[in-house]
Amino acid sequence: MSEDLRLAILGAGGRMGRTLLHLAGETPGLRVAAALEREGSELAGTDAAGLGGPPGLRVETDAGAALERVDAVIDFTAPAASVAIAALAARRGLVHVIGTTGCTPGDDARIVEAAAGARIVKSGNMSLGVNLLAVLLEEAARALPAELFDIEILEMHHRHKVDAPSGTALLLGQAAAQGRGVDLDGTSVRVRDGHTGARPQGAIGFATLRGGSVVGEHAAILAGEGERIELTHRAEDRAIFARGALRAATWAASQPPGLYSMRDVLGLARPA
Ligand SMILES: NC(=O)C1=CN([C@@H]2O[C@H](COP(=O)(O)OP(=O)(O)OC[C@H]3O[C@@H](n4cnc5c(N)ncnc54)[C@H](OP(=O)(O)O)[C@@H]3O)[C@@H](O)[C@H]2O)C=CC1
Ligand SMILES: O=C(O)C1=N[C@H](C(=O)O)C[C@H](O)C1
Repeated sequence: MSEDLRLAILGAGGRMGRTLLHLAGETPGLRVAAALEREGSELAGTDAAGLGGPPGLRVETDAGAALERVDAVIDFTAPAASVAIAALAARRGLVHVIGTTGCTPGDDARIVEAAAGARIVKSGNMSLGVNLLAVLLEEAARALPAELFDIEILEMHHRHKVDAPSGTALLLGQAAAQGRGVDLDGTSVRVRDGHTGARPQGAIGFATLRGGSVVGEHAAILAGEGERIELTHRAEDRAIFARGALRAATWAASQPPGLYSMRDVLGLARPA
């Protein structure tokens, strides 16, 4: 009989951290072995049961020490924390599932370096629904020429979200750019204000809404003359992201070191 995969949940006190602690405890084959928060957190030393974790497990702040006794880290925190943990995970060949969004190109370059030693799954959205939506959008963008259809990505999230556009919006933008065979950085219009002039042909536009308790809503709009296609996803519960992350940890445990996406995990990757 194989042993349970030992997990560390980083950012254990956060919205996603609490959801993960709860769901990991219900998932066969997984065991929460560490609940981590940042240095100075008022949660340090408290029982993880208060966050939905296993009773008797104390919230820790020394990630280096905790990572000595786990197989995988699940991380929905902040870019600086994810970059630092990726380097630690690389030294020990651990699985590192990164849900954190808002990483800069520099952060991403350091995560790519860490993937030489760690098995990293990183995605702006861990849900099955959004990753399928990205595949559909890629196909739609491939089929509908830029001269005839404009692509806009609209997102709305709760008032606490700190990064924009959302990781999911950027993931969808990448899928649209891939379908069109263009580079997203060269075609994206991430904000509009004032006298912007007419829409450049082929642009992939983004619009961001923030408010209330919205878990996450995304729409990819393909707008042509006289018709419009809208591909929409509405997250109703953070459990969809947590389940995806737990599935990614189990999947990555049997992969060689490298950087993987949720499309790899879910078997949705397009054959090369
Ligand atoms: N990919 C996906 O499917 C999803 C991604 N996300 C992303 O996950 C991230 C977190 O989201 P959410 O849970 O809503 O945010 P929260 O702010 O609720 O939680 C983040 C947690 O991480 C902690 N934290 C910050 N820095 C560190 C550190 N250095 N070490 C340990 N813990 C740390 C925070 O502590 P403190 O409060 O003390 O700073 C907090 O407890 C965001 O980037 C969000 O966009 C969210 C949902 C789904
Ligand atoms: O911060 C959030 O809450 C979410 N963040 C991710 C993103 O940036 O897309 C995923 C999800 O939409 C919730």
